[in-house]
Amino acid sequence: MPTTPYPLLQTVNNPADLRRLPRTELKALATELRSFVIDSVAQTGGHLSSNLGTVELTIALHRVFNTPHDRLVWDVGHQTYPHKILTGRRDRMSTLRQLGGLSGFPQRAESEYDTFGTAHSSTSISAALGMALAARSKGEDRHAVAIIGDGAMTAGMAFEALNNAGVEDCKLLVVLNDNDMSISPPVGALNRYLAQLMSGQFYAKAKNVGKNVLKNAPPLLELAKRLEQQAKGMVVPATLFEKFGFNYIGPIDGHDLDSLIPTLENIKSLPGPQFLHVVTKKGQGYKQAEADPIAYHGPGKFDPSVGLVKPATPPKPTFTQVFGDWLCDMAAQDQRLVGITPAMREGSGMVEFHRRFPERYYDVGIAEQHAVTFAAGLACEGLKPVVAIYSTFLQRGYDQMIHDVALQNLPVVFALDRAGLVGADGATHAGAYDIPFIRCIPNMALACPADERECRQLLSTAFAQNQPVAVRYPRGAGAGIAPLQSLDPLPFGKGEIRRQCSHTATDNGPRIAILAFGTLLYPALQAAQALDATVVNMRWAKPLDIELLLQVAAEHDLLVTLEEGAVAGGAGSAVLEALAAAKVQRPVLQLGLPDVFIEHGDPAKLLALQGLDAQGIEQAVRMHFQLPHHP
Ligand SMILES: Cc1ncc(C[n+]2csc(CCOP(=O)(O)OP(=O)(O)O)c2C)c(N)n1
Ligand SMILES: CC(=O)[C@@H](O)[C@H](O)COP(=O)(O)O
Ligand SMILES: [Mg+2]
Repeated sequence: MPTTPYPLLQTVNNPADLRRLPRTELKALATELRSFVIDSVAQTGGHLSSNLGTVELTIALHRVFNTPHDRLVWDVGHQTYPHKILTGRRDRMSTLRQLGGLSGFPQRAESEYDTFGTAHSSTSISAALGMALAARSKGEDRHAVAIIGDGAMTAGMAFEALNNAGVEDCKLLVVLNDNDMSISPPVGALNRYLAQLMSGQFYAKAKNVGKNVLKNAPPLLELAKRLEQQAKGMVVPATLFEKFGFNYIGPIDGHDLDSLIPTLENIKSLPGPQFLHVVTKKGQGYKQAEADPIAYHGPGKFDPSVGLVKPATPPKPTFTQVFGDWLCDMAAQDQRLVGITPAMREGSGMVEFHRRFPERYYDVGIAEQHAVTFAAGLACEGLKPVVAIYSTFLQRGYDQMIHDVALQNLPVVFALDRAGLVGADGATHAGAYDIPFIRCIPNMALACPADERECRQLLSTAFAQNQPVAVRYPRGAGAGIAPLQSLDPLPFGKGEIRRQCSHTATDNGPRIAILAFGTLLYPALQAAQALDATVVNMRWAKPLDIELLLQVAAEHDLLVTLEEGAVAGGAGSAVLEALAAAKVQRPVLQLGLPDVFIEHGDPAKLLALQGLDAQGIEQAVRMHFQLPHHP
């Protein structure tokens, strides 16, 4: 727990306490809250720069709105640590993103103040509109407030919601938290538009309008009229948001409580959907984060007096780095390669590719649907697009993968990072479903590299195909099998026997074969030692290496399938389907992720809890097939 004294913060155990504080103490509260966030995240790791940007905004929202009766919906939700601290979870922040501890995102089960579970971006306006219209239909006097960042605003879903909300007379407020940053620098025309709003005469005058008008806080309708007149006086065309039917107010300083609080109080009683544009700084109040909001977007533990430091010994290369290196090497070899990221340049390992091949690099914003169909368009013209996308975020582009890529059999490579359990981000970010949801699509292929070397090789295999291929790999490092320098591929759709059980006749007990798909090959090899089992590195969830499967089935009595993905419909199911089609009957144990959401925690611990470490695999095999326990 941070040791820095927080005399004022200690007195705020819920928003009612906050609303009772003298207005003059709120700035001091903001200072303590910001300091607490820095000290706490320094000890646990987590999202920092976005949280530093919402300190004053959070205080103002809980001050003005009667939470939790009035609903706050935080988009993405990675910026809700101040919200969690002010809503009774200050003393649990030391458990952040740890097994059994606080989630890094809002969760309804965690607090009544977390009115909607978020983490995937751009859902807040839709959810808040639902809440606002529910209140209207039930005759409840309730506000719904969506707080959405400029990055999250680039997703199509946000505009679907604006389009719907703009014609509804309800108590909806959208607060755009504009810090001119996504994780990376923001991209696209919306960012340019917001910059115009902030840099042009409109902002300068609006700022004065804000100050002047708010000084004596005139009656609300008077305020509305005056804002209108003054806005007209500025000869400034209606903003995009007014075109959508919202009453647009701002931009105002999102760190200035003297602007935020009266503005929000005034907005509360204005009729119809309201849109408040606040300007904040990502990393506000911690100079290292202000200087490098990207590095401090999601840092690990650090000493706040020093800031982030490079580790003395470079950590093992991650699958992400293997991908980034491969992308650059393949781009150098093949001019047709183009790389696409939906706003995850750093997380997907594309910083170097962006630097070296800027004209072949596309960050399309938080727009996974668009990213996939954009890739299809590029492929139609003979280019070779590589879409770098987290498994969980590909869920946003699923129809596009089916309808625009697979159905037209276009050669798009999907580099699926964060496949399997991700750890600290928890259930919302788990890449648990890509094997089931990809293998059922005609023309799609899905490779499951077992280690860093195979990851590079299978990316080359995927790139060489004239059909869509996904390659899935986990967050972080793997077995540490160093990639080869070459870009040589592995054979398409082919696996290998990695270990042969030593006994052949069944008189020494049943002959067991473990069919591993991906990185669980290595715990499988460990378990196989104790079981004296064969281990097959299947490498491909689609197409299955049927020849190898049937050969192994013919030579073994019991089969085990193993994948870091949902068992339901996963690679194990593909094996069952193939055996049935070949009329081969064998007992099969399917190991993988169960039909439940798996919460945040240390990835290795989470896998062990699911029985997907060596010990768990061995125990599951012995239990299921009623084998004697190891002598
Ligand atoms: C659908 C989806 N795609 C990508 C992400 C990863 N992601 C998390 S935060 C973030 C940037 C959000 O930018 P913004 O909304 O401006 O919030 P800020 O961090 O600036 O406060 C991204 C891309 C996500 N959470 N959801
Ligand atoms: C909030 C969000 O969605 C991203 O910041 C995500 O947490 C990044 O995940 P990684 O840390 O695995 O890159
Ligand atoms: Mg932003």
